[in-house]
Formats: sequence, structure tokens, C-alpha cells
Amino acid sequence: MRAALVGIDFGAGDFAASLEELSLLARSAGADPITTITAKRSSPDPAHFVGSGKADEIAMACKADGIEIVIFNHALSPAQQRNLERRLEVRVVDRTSLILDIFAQRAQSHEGKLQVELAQLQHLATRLIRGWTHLERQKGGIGLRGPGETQLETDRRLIGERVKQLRIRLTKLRKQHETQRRQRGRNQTFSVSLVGYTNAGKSTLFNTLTKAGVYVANQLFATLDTTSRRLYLGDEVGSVVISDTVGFVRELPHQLVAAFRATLEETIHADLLLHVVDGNSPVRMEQIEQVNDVLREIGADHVPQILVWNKIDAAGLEPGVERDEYDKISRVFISAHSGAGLDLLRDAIVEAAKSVKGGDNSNEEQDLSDDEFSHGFTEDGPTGGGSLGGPADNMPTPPHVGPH
Ligand SMILES: Nc1nc2c(ncn2[C@@H]2O[C@H](COP(=O)(O)OP(=O)(O)OP(=O)(O)O)[C@@H](O)[C@H]2O)c(=O)[nH]1
Ligand SMILES: [Mg+2]
Repeated sequence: MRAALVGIDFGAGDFAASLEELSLLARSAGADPITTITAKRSSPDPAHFVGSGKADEIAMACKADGIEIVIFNHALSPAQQRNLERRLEVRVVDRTSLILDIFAQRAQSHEGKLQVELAQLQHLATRLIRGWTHLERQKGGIGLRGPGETQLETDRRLIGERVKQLRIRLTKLRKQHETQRRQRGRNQTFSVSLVGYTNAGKSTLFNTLTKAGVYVANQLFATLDTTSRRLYLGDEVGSVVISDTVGFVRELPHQLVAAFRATLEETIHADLLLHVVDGNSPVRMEQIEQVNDVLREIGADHVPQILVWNKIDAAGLEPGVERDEYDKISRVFISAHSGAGLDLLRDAIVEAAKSVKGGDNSNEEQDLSDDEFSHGFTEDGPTGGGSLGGPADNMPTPPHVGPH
């Protein structure tokens, strides 16, 4: 589908990087970005988001390039979206809808699909309600007994019923997982979650560490469901469980964070987070912050974290480790592609497992198969041992750390 991208520079953040991300998002959704239209504004125009002249420019580009869809790098109000569609005579989507769309295409598991549907319906519901108040305002709020209103009310009621149903089913699934987690928690298996910005290389790392064959792609949100595997780390700590998770993105629609809470629960209950960073991205610091924001939002900011500085092959860095002031490993430089630094990362996990488990992690037989399973089984919360050192604030550009 031929797409035009529209980005407005409000003077905050790295505009070029955010447009590049929009292009990757669009491609991940199956669109083909043909042209990009940008403008500078201090604030959005209430009617069309962009100014009138810019709207004409977009309309012209649409005609000239045979554009079928216009994708905005922003959240549009329902009224703005409608006005734009009327004026441009093509479909207009905003960033939120685009991300929801990718999630809908990617969802594999039963639970994942329910979560996406819930998020989409909630997004739709806000738009119906806002659309309705918009209408009300136009008519001065009097005599709103037209057929349109009745239809809207019906739609809203049906959506409300479905949302309720989905919530009940998701709650049930969540309880099941909790029970599983508790039962399996008796084994005290140390659990590690890979978290990080989308496209950071989590699945690639997961694959090289576990040789699992998880879908890797230069696409955003290639992974939607949590996949877990057992990873044997030597006699000292035995096996740990490692989970690959959904990637985060800036301005992740709030409904999605809420809907995916159950999936992300894996992350909250992990003993250790490996926060994977695309060390070659110019906006990596911003991405680290975005990820930490979401972690805070889902209540996983208390889980010990090690930064995994990935893609050192592309960034021209050497493998290495950094320690914080408590001598805990805070950052490991690796390449999931070439395998450089993976031995250091394994050592770092072993060290973390030993410190959290107080060094007496029993290595008895566990009632788990080595097969892939989709939900975790750690005890609730970390088992103590304190912080392994989160990422330092204002971290400088990574130094060329020599192999240790
Ligand atoms: N140069 C280089 N590229 C890498 C490395 N690790 C991963 N990549 C590439 O980065 C892209 C994203 O990798 P994924 O493993 O799918 O990333 P992810 O974090 O799982 O992404 P989502 O599942 O979408 O959140 C792919 O094109 C990988 O080939 C690395 O060490 N070096
Ligand atoms: Mg992935």
C-alpha cells in the first residue's frame, strides 16, 4: 500500500530519528512509504493538525504519487482524522492506530489476540464517545434524538459488552498464570527477562543464547508473545529461565500497555532484567528512558537490571563489562549477531544469579521439560539480594572497553 508519511516538528526530541522510526513502523504494518511531508509548527491546528497550506500540499502529493494512505507521526483527534480524510480523500491513520494495527497483525497466542482486541475496542470506544460529544457541541447539545445518536449508543453498548467479556477472560487467564507461577516457583529457578526497545535485538540474543529459532526481523514488534526457554549456565547455578518479550516504543499507546499487562507480568516477576539496547542507534539514550518509563508503569522498575549494549559490531565497539560503585555488573557490551561478548553476558547472569540466590541455588532436578513453554514460573517478586545496579543516569557514549 502506497503511503505518505507526515511528521510535524514541534522542536522537541530528535525529529529525524522519530521520522525514521515512523517509516519502520509503517513498513512493519505492511505499508510502503513513498513520500514524507514535514512541517514546523509550535502547536497542532485544531481542525487538520497541520495548517491549511500544508494540507493542500499533502493532497497534491497524494494525487501525484498515487497515495492510498496517509500516516501521521502523532495522535490525531477523531475530528482531525475525519477532517483530513474528507480533505485528502484517502485513508488517514495516526501513530496509535498504526501501532494497534501492527499488534493486531502480529498477535499469535489466544491471549495475545484477546489483548489486542481489548486495546482496539478501547481505542474505538474513546473515538465514538469523542465523536459524539463533537456532534453534540455542533448542535448546541439540544434536540439530539436523531437516528445517528441511536446508532452510536448501540455501538457503544455493544463495544462495552465485548470489552467486559474480554476483561473477564483475560483476568481468568491471568489467574491461571499466577497459579502456574506459584506452583513452579517452588523450584526457585532464577528467571531472566529480555526487555528493551523494539528492534534492539532481543530475539536475536534470545536465539543465540538458547538456539530457539524465534522470529527475528528488521521490523518493529516482530515479537508479541512471551517465549521462555531454559538456559543451562554450568554446574554452579544450573539452569535459569530466559524469556523474550514484546518490544517497547516511544508513546506506546496507553491501552496497549494496559492490555499487555498480563504478558508483561513475566517481566515484573523476573529475577533479573536484561535491558537490551541498540548501541548503534543515535537515539539509544532516549530509547533507554522510554523503556524505563514503561517498566515503571507496569511496576517492574524494582527488578535488578543489566544493560546489554548490543550491536557492537555495527557500532565499532569491543566486548566488555562495566561495573557500578558496588562492583555489580551494570553494563555488558555484546553483539548478538557475531556472538562477541556472549561469554561475558553468560558470566554476568551467573554472577547475578549467585548474588540473588545467596550463592546456594540448588541444582536439583526440576519438573520442567526443555520444550518451549509460554509462561513463567518464578516466585512472586525478586527473591531479595537488592539491586544489581540500574543504568546510570546521563550515561556517556560507551567507551571502547577492552575484553576482560
Ligand atoms: N548489526 C547487528 N544487528 C543486529 C544485532 N542483533 C540484532 N540485530 C538486527 O536487529 C534487527 C532486530 O532484531 P530482533 O532480534 O528482531 O529485535 P527485537 O528486539 O526482538 O525486536 P522486536 O521483537 O520487534 O521488539 C534484526 O534485523 C537483527 O538482525 C547485532 O548484534 N548486530
Ligand atoms: Mg523480538
